[in-house]
Amino acid sequence: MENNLPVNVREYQELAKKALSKMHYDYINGGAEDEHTLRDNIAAYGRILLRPRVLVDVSNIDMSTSLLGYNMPSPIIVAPTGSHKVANPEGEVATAKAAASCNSLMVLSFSSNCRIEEVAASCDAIRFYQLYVFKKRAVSATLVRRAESSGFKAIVLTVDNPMLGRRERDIRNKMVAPDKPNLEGLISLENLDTTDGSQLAKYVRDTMDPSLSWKDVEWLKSITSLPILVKGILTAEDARKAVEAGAAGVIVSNHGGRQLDYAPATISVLEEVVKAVAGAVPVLVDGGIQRGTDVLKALALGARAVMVGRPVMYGLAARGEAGAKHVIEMLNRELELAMTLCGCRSVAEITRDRVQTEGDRMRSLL
Ligand SMILES: Cc1cc2nc3c(=O)[nH]c(=O)nc-3n(C[C@H](O)[C@H](O)[C@H](O)COP(=O)(O)O)c2cc1C
Ligand SMILES: CCCCCCCCCCC(=O)C(=O)O
Repeated sequence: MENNLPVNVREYQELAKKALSKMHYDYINGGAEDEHTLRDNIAAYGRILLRPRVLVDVSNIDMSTSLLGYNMPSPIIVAPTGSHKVANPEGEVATAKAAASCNSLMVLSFSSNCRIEEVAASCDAIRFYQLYVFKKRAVSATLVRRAESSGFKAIVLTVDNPMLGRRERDIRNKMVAPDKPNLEGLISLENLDTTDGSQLAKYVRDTMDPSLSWKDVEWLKSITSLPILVKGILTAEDARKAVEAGAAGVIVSNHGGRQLDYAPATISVLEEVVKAVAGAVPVLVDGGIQRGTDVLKALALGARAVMVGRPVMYGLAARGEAGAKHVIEMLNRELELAMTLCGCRSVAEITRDRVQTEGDRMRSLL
């Protein structure tokens, strides 16, 4: 195996499928209901073509960028995904080490299987913390305080999860909620029966606050001095509201197709959000990114950075920390090559004219 490493994310996905139980592979890989959005997140990248420029001196490619004042060697960030111990017994500590060894920023999920403090102590890196707002606000406030004192640099507030999307694979598999040591002593995890199928759906229904609204972003601002990025924005209207509410960044995300099925593919609404935000704050995007060319397309359409979820989990499931690291490295190398072949020497040179969208093609016919 070690002599015959996967050469792309899809091969890691196949290895992950072999390595995991059906219940755990389905939890990672699956989406909501018909899984239309899950598929379209990927397919929409296939509908965007590249417009390379040639005879540019591309002997030096600089992929570096910055986010909220932090320098990053590449615009690829590890998205917050829960329950890494379903992929590997080392859990988020392995992922954090993989990200740190690539100097990549990682967003730690509130639903990690490793404690916040354990992840922070495992290696030095810039990390952000992802938060859901619980009915019991004190639980969220405690998690924020622990993230702050563990050196996390920003809060990513996920807002597309007032109820869990209907993930039919999890329902069928009666998905068992993995341990959540961060929540010990904060929230009771008893009575997680599976009469409705997935324990996760019941857990979210019992504990998360569906009344969450824009005023709660103000509440969050009042309890932390960390910058807040709002994750789960899909429209220009909400992007403007996020900026008005004081967000330090907007993340275009449909939760990897796991929440509202038939929500648009994220790459198809990125430009609308970027225009609405008008440079006030950085815009990030996630969902369906599996190739360096996908990253280039997202940057050309205005993203400051991208986040990858499943690909890193597949790497972790297939080969532990080494696999997660290899996935990040592969995506970085693919981006470098895509920039080279498109004639972009820096991320600043990845401009709108490097891509041709379906909309561009339709307009050119008018
Ligand atoms: C297994 C799994 C768990 C996830 N858990 C979280 C989570 O705890 N918090 C969150 O904000 N998003 C979560 N997400 C969504 C990701 O942050 C991200 O939006 C999505 O995975 C991006 O799509 P991709 O997997 O195609 O890269 C999860 C996604 C997956 C696949
Ligand atoms: C025993 C507590 C289990 C808590 C699990 C909550 C699942 C939240 C959903 C994570 C997520 O965003 C996703 O899977 O997607």
